[in-house]
Amino acid sequence: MLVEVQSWPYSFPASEDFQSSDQRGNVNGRLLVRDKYVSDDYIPGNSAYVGLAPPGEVGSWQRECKDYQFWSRADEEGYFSINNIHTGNYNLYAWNVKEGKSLLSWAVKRFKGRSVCLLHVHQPTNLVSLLDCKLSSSKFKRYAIKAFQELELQKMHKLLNEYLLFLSQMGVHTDNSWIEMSNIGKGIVQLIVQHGIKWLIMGAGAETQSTKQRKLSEIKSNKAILVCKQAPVSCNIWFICKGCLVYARNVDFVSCLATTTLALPSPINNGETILVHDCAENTEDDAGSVQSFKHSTRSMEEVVGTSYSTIPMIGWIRGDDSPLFSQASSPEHFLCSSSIPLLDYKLQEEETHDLHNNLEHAVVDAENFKQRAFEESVKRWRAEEDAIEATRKAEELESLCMEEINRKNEMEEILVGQRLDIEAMKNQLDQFVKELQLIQHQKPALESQLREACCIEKELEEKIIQAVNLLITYKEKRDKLQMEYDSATREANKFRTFTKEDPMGICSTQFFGFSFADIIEATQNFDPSQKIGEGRYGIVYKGMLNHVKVAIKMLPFSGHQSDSEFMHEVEVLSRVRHPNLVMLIGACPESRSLIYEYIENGSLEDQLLCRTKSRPLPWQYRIKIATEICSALIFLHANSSCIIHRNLKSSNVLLDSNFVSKVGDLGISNFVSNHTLYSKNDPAILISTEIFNDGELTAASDVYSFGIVLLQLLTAKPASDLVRDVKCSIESGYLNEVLDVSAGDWPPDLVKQLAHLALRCCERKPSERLNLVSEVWAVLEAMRDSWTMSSPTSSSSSLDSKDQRRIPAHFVCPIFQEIMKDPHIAADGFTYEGDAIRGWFNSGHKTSPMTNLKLEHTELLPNNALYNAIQEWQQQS
Ligand SMILES: Nc1ncnc2c1ncn2[C@@H]1O[C@H](COP(=O)(O)OP(=O)(O)OP(=O)(O)O)[C@@H](O)[C@H]1O
Repeated sequence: MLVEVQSWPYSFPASEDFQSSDQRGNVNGRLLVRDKYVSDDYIPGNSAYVGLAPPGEVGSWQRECKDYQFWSRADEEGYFSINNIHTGNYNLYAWNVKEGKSLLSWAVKRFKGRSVCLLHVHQPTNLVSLLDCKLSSSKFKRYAIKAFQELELQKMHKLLNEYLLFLSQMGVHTDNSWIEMSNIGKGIVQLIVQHGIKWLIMGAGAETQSTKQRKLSEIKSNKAILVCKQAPVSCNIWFICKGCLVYARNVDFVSCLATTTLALPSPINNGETILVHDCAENTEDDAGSVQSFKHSTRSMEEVVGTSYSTIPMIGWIRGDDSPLFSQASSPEHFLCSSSIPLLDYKLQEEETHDLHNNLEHAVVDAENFKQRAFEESVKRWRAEEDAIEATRKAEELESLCMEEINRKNEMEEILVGQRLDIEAMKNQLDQFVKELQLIQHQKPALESQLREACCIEKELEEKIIQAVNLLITYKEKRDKLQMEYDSATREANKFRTFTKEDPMGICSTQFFGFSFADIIEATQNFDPSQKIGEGRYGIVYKGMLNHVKVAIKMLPFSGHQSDSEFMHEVEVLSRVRHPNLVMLIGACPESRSLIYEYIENGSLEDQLLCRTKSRPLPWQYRIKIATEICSALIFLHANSSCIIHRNLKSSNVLLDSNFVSKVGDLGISNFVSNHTLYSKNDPAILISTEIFNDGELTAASDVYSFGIVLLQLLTAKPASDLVRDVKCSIESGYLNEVLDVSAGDWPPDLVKQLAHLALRCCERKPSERLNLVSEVWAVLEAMRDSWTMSSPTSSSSSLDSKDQRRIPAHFVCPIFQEIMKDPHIAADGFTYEGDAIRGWFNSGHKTSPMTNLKLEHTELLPNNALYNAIQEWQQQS
């Protein structure tokens, strides 16, 4: 039974009541429930309890322990231990269990001899909702709930043991039974049904607010109403308040009172059972479960105490279902609680002494229980603290976890960035690999170029060496020329003397006669190295006369001409001058030598038969040469004396350095006898028939010979049978087969036209041959103009039009003998190709390549004016 002590508001900490508070503001100490706060019924140390409710809540003694912020048992002096209560205002409720024990005492005394059983309905605390907000870990929550439930059960058993001890002290040994159920009323009904209880005594503290109210017309407690309604009709239920029967179910209340009064003095037979049960107001209808049940039929000496938080109830079972109370008892007797103790006054006095002793033992036991309860509380608080600490750690872990997640996200972002960087580097690498592959692909070509450059470098080095050697040779030649010059001067002086004595006036022809000594000197005493070739009329040497390069033909001495005749003939021929005739510049009557200008590139025959080092003549050049020969013949034939060449053939057509053709051996037949004039293999053998036919060679003979040269220009074949072969090829339609393909791509029309022109020049009858002026020249000139001079294709040839022009001498390097690309002026005032003069200096020379004098210095100055002139000249060409 709960007894409300002086309750609210009790504000604490009251300084005089507490011993200490910790740093967190939690109060630890002892609270004294002063007299002014407690009711008259409150007895310190007598199983009293106190509860603290949060401020603002209107408390009630009907509240359960779990409803309080804190609850504790008071010690003997009325102090309550307070542990870890936060400083603040609380409502205080205090009660003791005196009323529960008085109920037990009342029941034992009234129903002496009956077997009694103490019943208890344990109402479990809804811990899940309590701990839900405090503990995040479900595992820890389970441990906490389990520990709390065990603590509650321990407390319950302590309470039951306290009641059993109390009954034991009263000399009653009884049994107890408890059930766990959230709805206490239902638990009571279940126990009644299960154990067939016939008499149930319940406390009725909740029904009476005044101790003066001794009788109730109806009960108000929900729990009591539920029990009255649902308990079996066979079960009689009495509600006791402060030692008075205030309500009864099933039987007329007045008769009950009477019955009770009558029955009380009577001893209760063994075998009857009294059940005592704890109950509390609870409106919930939750189903519960029976945890355990013990029932035994025992004597009234076995009595058990009841719970601290509930109204104790006593069940009484009788085998014969007879009313417990005697009919003789008056109702008034029950209305006053003090009337019953008076009836048993003697009995009470006898038992008081024993009870007192037992009470002292019980107090000691209670003190032990209290100590253990305190220790349990301490354990629970520590567990709670551990739980709070665990919660704090869990929160810290959650925080760390969040930080870790953030760090992980940051790392992922960095990784993404790094991945992009790697991607970019990979692309760059691919680019590099491609470039490398390209370079590797180009490497062979570059290496080849390098090799070529090395070869060119070597060639240039060799060229420089050759040039230097050449220069040395030139120097020697210059010295030699100097000597020749001196000799020529002497000869000139002699010639002057001669002209003064010359009655024929030969000197007016600017003719030079040379002595045999001159010829010997020029030919280096007919050194074989000076020999150019040999024809039917003698050996031809090259040599230098009066610093002029000449070709000296040594005629056989036939004896049919005197020196004067010889010289006259020479004089006549030397006057015949034409750009396409080899100039006769002198003679030596002593040695019967004819001196001609020296023609650099040999004969046309040598060119056609590729006897020279130069490339084959392009067909454009061949047209030009044909035109030039034609021009020379027209010149000869047009002369008033109509000079007949008599010996025109490709070996007598010479080519100068610009591939300008010059017809040589003019009038050679005048110096030799007829029997040496022709040979069997001579292409002009046909002409001999003319000679033998009429005994005279005419211009038509030269036309025939010209036709043969034209055919050789087309075919590059020997003269013999050439006319017949070309005719056959034209007739058979295979003219191309006899063409000289080394001349390039002959234009077909030009070939046909030229072949027909040549054949018509070679007609057997001289009269049928073409006229050079009217029939040949116009055709050849048109060909030359359209195909060689104006044709752009001519430039594709290695012998282009530039070669036809005379190169200004000062454009040519004295050392390399080539047109200068990088002209430089040396200290001697001469201009040289840069590489050539540097090579000269590098080979250790400190002298001028031209004068052989020592140079003041070896510095070079670029000749820009000459460079520009060369460039301009090359562009024009
Ligand atoms: N003025 C010259 N300049 C350079 N070389 C020449 C000159 N005259 C002749 N020759 C060369 O000298 C060589 C001999 O020429 P030469 O005229 O004596 O005999 P040919 O013409 O071959 O035969 P042929 O005696 O029947 O005329 C030829 O290779 C010729 O090219």
